[in-house]
Amino acid sequence: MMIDKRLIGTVTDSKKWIAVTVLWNWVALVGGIVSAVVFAWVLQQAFDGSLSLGGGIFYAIILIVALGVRAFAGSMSVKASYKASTDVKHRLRTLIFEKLASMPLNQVNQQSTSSIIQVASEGVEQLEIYFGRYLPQLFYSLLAPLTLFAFLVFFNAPTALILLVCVPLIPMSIIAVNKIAKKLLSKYWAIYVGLGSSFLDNLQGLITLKIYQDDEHKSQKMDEEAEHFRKITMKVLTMQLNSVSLMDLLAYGGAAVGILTALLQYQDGNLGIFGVILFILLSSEFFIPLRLLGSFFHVAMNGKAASDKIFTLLDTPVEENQQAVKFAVENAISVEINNLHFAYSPEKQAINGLNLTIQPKQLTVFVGKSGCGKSTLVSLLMGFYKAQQGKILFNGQEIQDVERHSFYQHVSLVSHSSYIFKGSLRENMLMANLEASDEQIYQTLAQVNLANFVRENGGLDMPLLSRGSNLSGGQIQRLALARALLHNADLYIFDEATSNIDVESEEIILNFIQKLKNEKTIVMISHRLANAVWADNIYVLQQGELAEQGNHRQLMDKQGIYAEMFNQQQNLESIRNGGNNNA
Ligand SMILES: Nc1ncnc2c1ncn2[C@@H]1O[C@H](COP(=O)(O)OP(=O)(O)OP(=O)(O)O)[C@@H](O)[C@H]1O
Repeated sequence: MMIDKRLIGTVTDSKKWIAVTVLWNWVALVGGIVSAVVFAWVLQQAFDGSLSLGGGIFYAIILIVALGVRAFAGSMSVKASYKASTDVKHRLRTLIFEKLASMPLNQVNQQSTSSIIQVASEGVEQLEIYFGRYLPQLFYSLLAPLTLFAFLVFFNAPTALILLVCVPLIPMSIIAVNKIAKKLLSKYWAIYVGLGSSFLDNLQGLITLKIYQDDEHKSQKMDEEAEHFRKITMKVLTMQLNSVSLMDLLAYGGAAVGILTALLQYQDGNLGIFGVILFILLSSEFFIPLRLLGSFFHVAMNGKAASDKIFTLLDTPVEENQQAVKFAVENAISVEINNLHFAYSPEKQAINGLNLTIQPKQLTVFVGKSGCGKSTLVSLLMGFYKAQQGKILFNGQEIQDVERHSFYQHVSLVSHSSYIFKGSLRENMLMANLEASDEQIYQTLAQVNLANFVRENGGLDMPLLSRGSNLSGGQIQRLALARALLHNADLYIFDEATSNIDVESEEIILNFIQKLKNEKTIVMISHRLANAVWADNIYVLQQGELAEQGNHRQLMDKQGIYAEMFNQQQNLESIRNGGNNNA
């Protein structure tokens, strides 16, 4: 409970520095004992009237040296304690990141972003105190009373023994408080994480809240949550304050009992003036280290509660197939979907027994009414979710049997929410192909009519803001397409890649997709059926099932759902165009 072996084992380098910190603290204690001895000795000589000037100077020099050693050792222990904790943040954050990176995407999807942010930031921060302050202090608090006892027992055994016996009262009080604290702290963390999650959600949706003027209402709800958090924080602080008062009482009470015993021993003639002064000076040293330990204890335990959450994440078994093999792509990718079932919740199937084939080097388009399962199918094809039943075979291989790196080398997605990172345009492009030269990047940018725009705006070093917020919607989508092209995959999936963008960008992207289909396997999802006219094969989905299939001509002849949807959209567009013409 007080020492978490696993936590220490995780940051192995810190063990050495914890030992060094304890050693310097111990040296400081020895310095303190020597100075107390000298001080007591001088006082006794002065009391006896036997202190000479030469002796006084001699003792003063020893006292100064002992105090100097104490101060030096104290500062060295601070440095060593810093070293014990310096690696903790880096190591734990690396482990968290590596764990998330090692998970297949369907598993990463299950993690809560805000909880990870909180655990990896504040949780890890508090663990610094656990390593740098709490653990060295824990070992030193065991060593200090034993050292003092071993020294003082020669002067008066009963007093030394009473002091030693009183020492465990402090850890006993810490253990008792910890019992109450544990429940309270885990409740505190749960409320803290919940508040963080609401905050992140409201921050991300702030513009929507403002538009609907719902910010006031959300702010009230946040106030309520914050008030709840304040209350639990106050409870934690009260508990900490009470336990500090209790420890003060025990520490100074214990020292007082020791001093009283020493005085009684003096009265009985069992102890001289020198011994009494020594006990008066040193008895508090028995308790101070443990008292200090108590003050680090609560922050350390808070960090420990966070570490439990970190280990829960680190212990999540990665659902990756250890026997996964390389993706066998020689020429092109074909996809076979067999009896595929997927449901977000048991009540309703989003994909319901789908059977179909995506031919290599062809353009396959999925269409269907809103909510029919198009995006879910994309997520299943990309491995963001795992099907509950059935198979998706890429060139005969299932996604979970293929090494993830190798899979995403050959399969790429351009969605309506492609992510642009803060950094230069070059950095954003290079993530698709680290070896690409500037010339290659410009070539791909030229394919989507972005090369001139980039040249005019600072070249490949052009700074981009997070989510590409200094670009237009159409430019973001064209950049995302250029990045995907640089990746040179064999199967491209376009999920509403041209929705909500300008007509010119839409034209550029669609023309390019048509050219690309002779070289690559292309899957496209589009709510606009005019985009499906050139497809080699169109699949019409309805409530997660395959309703119709064929090319545009065949489906129009069939006069089914597709033809109805197509005609509806055409009518709408001609009304709109007519409206525009009239205007
Ligand atoms: N994350 C989710 N959790 C629960 N249900 C979901 C989730 N995403 C989608 N669904 C449900 O699954 C079904 C299929 O949704 P999906 O997003 O795949 O449809 P879609 O055809 O892409 O629709 P649209 O054209 O409107 O984007 C819908 O009934 C939808 O309500």
